[in-house]
Amino acid sequence: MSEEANPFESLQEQVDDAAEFLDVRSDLLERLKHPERILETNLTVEMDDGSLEVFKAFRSQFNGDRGPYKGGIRYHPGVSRDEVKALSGWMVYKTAVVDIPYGGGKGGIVVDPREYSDGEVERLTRAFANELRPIIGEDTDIPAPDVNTGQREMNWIKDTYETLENTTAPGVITGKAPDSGGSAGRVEATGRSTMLTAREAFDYLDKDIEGATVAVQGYGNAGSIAARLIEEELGGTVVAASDSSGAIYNADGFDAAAAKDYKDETGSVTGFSQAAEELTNEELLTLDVDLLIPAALENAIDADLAEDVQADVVVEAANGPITPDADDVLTERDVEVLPDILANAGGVTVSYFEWVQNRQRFYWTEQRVNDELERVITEAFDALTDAYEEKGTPNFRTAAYVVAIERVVKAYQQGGTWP
Ligand SMILES: NC(=O)C1=CN([C@@H]2O[C@H](COP(=O)(O)OP(=O)(O)OC[C@H]3O[C@@H](n4cnc5c(N)ncnc54)[C@H](OP(=O)(O)O)[C@@H]3O)[C@@H](O)[C@H]2O)C=CC1
Ligand SMILES: O=C(O)CCC(=O)C(=O)O
Repeated sequence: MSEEANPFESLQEQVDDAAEFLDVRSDLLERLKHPERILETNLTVEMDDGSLEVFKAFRSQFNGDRGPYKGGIRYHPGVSRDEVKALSGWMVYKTAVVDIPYGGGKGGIVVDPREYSDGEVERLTRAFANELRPIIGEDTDIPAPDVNTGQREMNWIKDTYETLENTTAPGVITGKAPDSGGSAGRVEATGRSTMLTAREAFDYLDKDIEGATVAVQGYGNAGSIAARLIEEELGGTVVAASDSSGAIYNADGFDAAAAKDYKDETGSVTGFSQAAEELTNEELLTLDVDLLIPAALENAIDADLAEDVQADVVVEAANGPITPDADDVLTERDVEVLPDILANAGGVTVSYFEWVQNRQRFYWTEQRVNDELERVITEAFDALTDAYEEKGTPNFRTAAYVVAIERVVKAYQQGGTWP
């Protein structure tokens, strides 16, 4: 194993790599590599037994040149200041590559929510919402779900914000339940853009997705839905899936939706009856499959592991699953990587649709959401491949950053703050 990469340094390296193909002033480039501001706070929460516990929490507002800061809130013991900075920076380039009118932000609490009761998680979430209230808003910073958060937490944050502000402001947060102003299709959106990116990539690379074998690391919101949609809508064969407890494998494939149902019932994919064998996460990542989808956390594939990746195509559902050193190895080995800032952008894109619907108080059908999402992702894919061909970038990631950075710089210049 090589030393664990710092995700914030990875982000900065990705920006630098793209800058080589752009005419961007070095002082302006510096601006694109650092967050504008970060809230760091300690949340004091009452436990069920009456004791108090203190939790560290962050919100990073990286860049707002193209619109309000936008990005999820993560609950995980591995959350850190640098991780949140990186995740907020990736949001800037993600919203730019799909060309939706947002900047980038991200938040997180250092906590494993599974160790706490529902009541304790609710009080923790409301305490965070209380701290966030002065810096979020429908036109300023709009949080959303990420690892270990979902509709429930978004509804609590909306409720706390609206109570404190004495108003209704559903657009202050996205990823809500439909009855609280959530959008049809938001739960599936991240997996759907992963599926659409895989479809476009296989087509571009002249490969057949129908019957392609697929391995998915991480079987939560992003991974399980990507797996199911690739199976249902593209005819792919899901042969492996994993979570934090381990991985399952069946060379003949298994029912991706049934594997998720099993995980929901038992807490893990391991032990699923359609699995022929169990693997480690590392073994899953190095399976000889047509398509590998990392859908868990950062740094899943480092340079050492990249040497052993046998997949032809990797589509990143997770944020930052491949370190820059690993990227170099995969590029060298002709493994095609479709980057996170495109492949998982469905989540924030449908969050944007949710916000538009909230602002207009007019709600769309799921079909309309899915059609608009497909348009956004295919247009972004085309912009990325155009840049890849025109600029001759070494891989699709750098092409995506070229497209995104150009858009952020243009917005900054047009603001008149830079000649
Ligand atoms: N939700 C969204 O809308 C979006 C999410 N993303 C990104 O997608 C990724 C996954 O997020 P999401 O699906 O929402 O999160 P979830 O919490 O729903 O799922 C995360 C999954 O990853 C698994 N996991 C965690 N650690 C490991 C590990 N070391 N090895 C293997 N699996 C592991 C978890 O296992 P277990 O169940 O055992 O905990 C779980 O199955 C993140 O990078 C996130 O930032 C990107 C865009 C939008
Ligand atoms: O839906 C959103 O606003 C953001 C989702 C997110 O956090 C991400 O894309 O990483």
